[in-house]
Amino acid sequence: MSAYKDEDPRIHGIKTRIRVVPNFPKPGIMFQDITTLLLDPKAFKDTIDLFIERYKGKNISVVAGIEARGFIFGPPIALAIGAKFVPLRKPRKLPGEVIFEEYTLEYGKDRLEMHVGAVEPGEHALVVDDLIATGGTLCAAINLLERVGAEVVECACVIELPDLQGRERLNGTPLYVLLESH
Ligand SMILES: O=P(O)(O)OC[C@H]1O[C@H](OP(=O)(O)OP(=O)(O)O)[C@H](O)[C@@H]1O
Ligand SMILES: Nc1ncnc2[nH]cnc12
Repeated sequence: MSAYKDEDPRIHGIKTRIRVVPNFPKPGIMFQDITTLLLDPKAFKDTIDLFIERYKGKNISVVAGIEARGFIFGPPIALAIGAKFVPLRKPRKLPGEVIFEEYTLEYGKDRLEMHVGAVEPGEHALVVDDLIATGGTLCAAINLLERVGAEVVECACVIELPDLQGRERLNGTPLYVLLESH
């Protein structure tokens, strides 16, 4: 599912604000830089509004945002839909007891951690990040939430790199994106 297929007029403006940087952080990677989107308040607001319109009234109690760029998009969505925000962090950042999942990236290896007790069994969760590439990060996030008994209603990203087929690693969890980049 993706907003660009509905041809929402706001999508074009959002897409033009994302800078593509070749060979960052490694040769061969076309880096999708969302910091340029944040410089345009209209395009940034349109991005957040598209997610709010989709998730308002859907009984979501938790928005889980993935460090670092999911921390930019997740909190305004959580506030607007009346959900709590739970940060899923890189190793050794959270001070309390954590559970963790390891995963591989388009350009390396990493681990996501979540505070024990932040999410209760039976809660309905939305996972938010800026981008899905191989899907390893979102898969780790889904696993963390499901291990504590939450239901992941959907994952939401601004950008999908469909050539990397990350969507197929989500084991049937729905994914909603605003735009694709090839
Ligand atoms: O679908 P995947 O192949 O798992 O890749 C997607 C992830 O990669 C990027 O984060 P990155 O790990 O570069 O961390 P950062 O946001 O801290 O820069 C991006 O923000 C996603 O979280
Ligand atoms: N091509 C890419 N651009 C930005 N973030 C990424 N994370 C993984 N692949 C990426």
